[in-house]
Amino acid sequence: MLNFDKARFIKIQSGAVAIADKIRPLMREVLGAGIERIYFMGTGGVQLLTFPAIELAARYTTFPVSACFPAQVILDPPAGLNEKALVVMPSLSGTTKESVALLPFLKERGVRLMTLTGHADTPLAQQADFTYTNFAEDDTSSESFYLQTMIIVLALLAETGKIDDFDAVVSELKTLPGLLADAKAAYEDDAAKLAQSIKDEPYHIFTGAGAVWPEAHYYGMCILEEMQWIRTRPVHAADFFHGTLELVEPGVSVFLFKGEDALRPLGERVERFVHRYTDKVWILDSASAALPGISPRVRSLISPVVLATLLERLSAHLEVLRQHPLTTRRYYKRVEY
Ligand SMILES: N[C@@H]1[C@@H](O)[C@H](O)[C@@H](COP(=O)(O)O)O[C@@H]1O
Repeated sequence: MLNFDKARFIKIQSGAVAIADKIRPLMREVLGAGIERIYFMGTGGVQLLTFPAIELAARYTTFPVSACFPAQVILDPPAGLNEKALVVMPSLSGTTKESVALLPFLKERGVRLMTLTGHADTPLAQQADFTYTNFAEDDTSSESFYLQTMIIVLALLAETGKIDDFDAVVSELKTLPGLLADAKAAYEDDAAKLAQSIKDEPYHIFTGAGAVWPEAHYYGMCILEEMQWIRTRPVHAADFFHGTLELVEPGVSVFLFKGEDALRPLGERVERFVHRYTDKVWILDSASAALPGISPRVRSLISPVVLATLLERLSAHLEVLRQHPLTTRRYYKRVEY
């Protein structure tokens, strides 16, 4: 595989799943201390990676689990942001300024803060009530944060009696890192071909529904826009028919992500439509990954993890073919804003 270190990948994703060993007692403790709601507050793309976990919570419980933009919270905080709230703040760098700016604000209000970072020697890791650090980089952080936030919500559901298979799910997840590496290897040739096909494409529509919708949004915004400077339009598959469909015509590129949860039919509806009007339809389907030993129940949860893993292969080829390193930025954390 091009520019891929299998041992490093497996170590990082195993480190993400290992949060399971710590999170049940922690969740028990915070619930016992009177926590009545959870907010995920990541800045930018990392927050998108929490959305499948938030949807998972909504499917099983009325316990409030929601998402807020840190930069918005400072200006206009939600009513429940007080000592009954737990804020979970993911940040790979641990230094993103909008998130760091929230720290004193949360402290003043007596909010409990749990951070998930890639580096222990950072403000977000050091100034939290609880922290979990799992080293990752841009090429591995998506799966890592999807898995960690999903396990946090599974722990909430388990500790509030909404699910009884936490241990069974976690034991399947522990096998996942190696399976994901195999899925990358199986996808490598297709990734190289897809990169060749789209390398000069100036614009893509990205769509999907359910747990894979945030990945469509993330891949468009954080990889193609930020790291390749390619224009994208992420749109939820349910909204596709309420505006964006009018832009589809021969030559327009549409990426459709398909997952394995109950919302798969929304993606299939887009699929039936776009094939009629453009020749450039690229479908990424988590169901195409083999993942031996993973149950349908767990597969439905990890569809975005699988797609992130396959898409990293596409990015690896794109940066080489386009001679545009994924690390090049004009403005992001380079100029003042
Ligand atoms: N496109 C990037 C994301 O990929 C990143 O997640 C986010 C926050 O960075 P961090 O996770 O370091 O807080 O910044 C930008 O939005």
